[in-house]
Amino acid sequence: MLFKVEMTVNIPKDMPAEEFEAIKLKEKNYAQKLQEDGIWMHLWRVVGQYANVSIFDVKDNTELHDLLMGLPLYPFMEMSVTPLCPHPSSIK
Ligand SMILES: O=C(O)CC1=CCC(=O)O1
Repeated sequence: MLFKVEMTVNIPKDMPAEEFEAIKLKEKNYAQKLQEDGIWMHLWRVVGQYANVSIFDVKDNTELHDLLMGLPLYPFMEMSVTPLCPHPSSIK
């Protein structure tokens, strides 16, 4: 099942820089493993925002839910999830 997920990151202004760098590194490792596994299919930066648009290919809603809840930056994110299905005019 394909989902579009929009994530906006809101880091508290008082978070120490070292803590922020450590969470970002964990997030990167987590995201890159899922990309290598073919689950996190697209990861795009939204220009001018600390936000991304991503496409996930998962077995079901529960897999996506668990995966999103596991994001190290999850406590600092606003998230919007949209299920996708094939467009009838798509040639792919
Ligand atoms: O920077 C972001 O948009 C949040 C994020 C998702 C995966 C990652 O590595 O950073």
